[in-house]
Formats: sequence, structure tokens, C-alpha cells
Amino acid sequence: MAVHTVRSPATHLHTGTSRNISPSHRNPNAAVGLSYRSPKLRRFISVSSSLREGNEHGEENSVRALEVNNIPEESPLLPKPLSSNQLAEPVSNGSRVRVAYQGVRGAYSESAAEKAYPNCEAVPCEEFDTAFEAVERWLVDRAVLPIENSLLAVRHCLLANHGVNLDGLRRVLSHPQALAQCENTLTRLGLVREAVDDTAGAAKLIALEGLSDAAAVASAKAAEIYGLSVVAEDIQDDSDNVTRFLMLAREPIIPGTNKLFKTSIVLSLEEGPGVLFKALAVFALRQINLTKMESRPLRKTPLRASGGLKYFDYLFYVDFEASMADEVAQNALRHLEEFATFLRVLGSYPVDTTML
Ligand SMILES: O=C(O)C(=O)C[C@]1(C(=O)O)C=C[C@@H](O)C=C1
Repeated sequence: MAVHTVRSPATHLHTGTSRNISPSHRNPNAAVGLSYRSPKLRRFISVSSSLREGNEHGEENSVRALEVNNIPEESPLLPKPLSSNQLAEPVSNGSRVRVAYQGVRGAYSESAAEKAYPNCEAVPCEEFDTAFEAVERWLVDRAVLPIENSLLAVRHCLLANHGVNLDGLRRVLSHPQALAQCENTLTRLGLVREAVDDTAGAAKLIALEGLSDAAAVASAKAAEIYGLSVVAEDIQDDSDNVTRFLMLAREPIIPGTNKLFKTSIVLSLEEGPGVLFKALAVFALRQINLTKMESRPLRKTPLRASGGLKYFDYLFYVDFEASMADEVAQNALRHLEEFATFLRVLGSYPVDTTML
């Protein structure tokens, strides 16, 4: 599935390195699940999902919030990313919903937060763990987490400093997912890829360092924020390039039955013929539609020996179309509990029914 991520925790750009950091949910090499990315995540419940990112393309590229030279690293105009050692400090309590995201201003995750909670205060964080901890410690109300390539429109641009054109470019910096989503274009341009924490972070770095041989794959909004030129737009390989985000909260929302809800669960099963079939049957028997299923190896104990044989142990992540307030969903999970070796409800949330 795509609800999985993880490499080592992210390191923020201002550490000065451009290295591969961010947990990359869709990275086929990432061998662990969402709930493994951070042990903290296991304590969160997803409350809302399927949020589409805003398409920043309608905005005027010539409008520049800040010129390059006006962006000192610690500009008071830009929110400073929260770092884990700041988590002890209380953050002011306004009435606006505060949503933590990993990255800097102009990241797609920020757009997703604003889409999910219009007028929210989006709080940039250096790392995913920082965002999760900020929720846990009541510094923010939600954390936003990009989890997979499906659902929300993401239109990437190639951003560079003014006066730099395509011919002068040698390198391209961005989040690994964004680089992967623009693979064909970047190959055609012959650019060397460099992975950084987030798309907007790449734009910021290029602006701050005045790089003339490098471009960033990021949004048009990031170009405005960091005073860069858009040298190419819509560079994603797939015109339907979309990302799914989850909003994580401390407490589960009380699911309703008044609109379409989805529920996400995670489970593990005994090894044996037909066990997975039985698990799926608890939903099929009750006409509950499964929208997603993915298995990820158990990180700490991926191998189990039994009867002289070795088995891989898996966690199965399943999304189904029903609310935990629906009796039929409760019955299905009660049935599943009879033979699942582990079962956990991650949360029920309203399905995003807005058009792409
Ligand atoms: O780097 C960003 O701007 C993000 O919000 C992260 C992220 C991701 O993790 O997939 C979000 C959407 C885009 O597909 C690329 C990057």
C-alpha cells in the first residue's frame, strides 16, 4: 500500500546538506509501514483524508512575495520550522486550527493543510516526528501526512533563479517523490537529481544560495514565496499526478453515518491456506467495499519459524467504505477479530467527495 514510508527520519535543509532524507511513502525500497515510520504515529488516528492539493497554477508567476536577496535564512517573514528541541515550548493558543506539516513554506503539504482546514495556521516542521510530537503535546491540533500517489492533483514546475534558463541547468533538487514524478522530463533535460527534504525547501535553498546551475521541482506558489522564476511548468510525467494526504489528530473523531465514511485498519494474520481469503470475506459477506489493501513486512520480527519453515510476517493495511458507527462495520471487525492475530482501527473519516 502506500500507507508506508520510511527511511531514517528527515534532516532539515538548513543542516546544509542536500541528501536523501524524507520518508518516502511510495519508495519501493522503503520496507516499512506508516505505523513504523515513527512509533509515535501508532498513537494517532487519522481523521480526514483524500484531500486535494490546491493547484497553484492559476496564480500569476510574476507576482513575487519576496525577492531572493530579501530572504535571509532566519527571515521574520517566514515561519521558522519547528524543531524537536522546541517542542517543550508552548505555542500560542489561538482559535485557528493549527496544522503541523513537514517542510517549509510553499510545500505541497502546506497546501493540503490549508485545503483541509481553510484559514488554519500551517506550522512548518523540520521532521515528521516533530510534527507528530507537536500534536501529542498540544502545540498544534493536527499533523498532515502525505501517504501515497493517488487522489490529489500535484502539478510540478521547474524553478530557477532569475536569468537562469533551461540550457544553463545541470542539477535539479527536490523531494524524492517529486523527482520520481518528473523522471521523464528530468532525464530529457539531462539533469542530475539531488534529493532534499521537501519541494519548497529545494526552492528556498536555490534562492538563498543564488545557485545558477540548479533548479527545483516545486510548486508555482514556492516560486512566488522564494522569488524564483518558473522555467517550465507541468513537468510531471503523469498529467493525473496526485497525492493523498492524511490529517492526524490526538483523538479519534466520532464517526457519523450521515455521509460517506472510510475506515482504515491494520491487522496481522496467522500463516495458513485461505487465511487472507477469510479476512477479506468478512467484508465481502457484508457488502462492504474495500478501497485499498497493502501488506508490509513486520519491521522488528519479519521472519517467523514454524514447523521447520520460515515465514515472513506481514501487517495488512486495509481501507474500507464504512464508518465505525455503522453496525455492519462493527460486525465485520468483530468477525475479523475471531482469527486476526492483531487488529487496530486507525480511524474513520469522511471521504473527500470534491471533484479533482
Ligand atoms: O515536498 C513537498 O512539498 C511535500 O509536501 C511532500 C510531497 C510528498 O511527500 O509526496 C507531497 C506531494 C508531492 O507529490 C511531492 C512531495
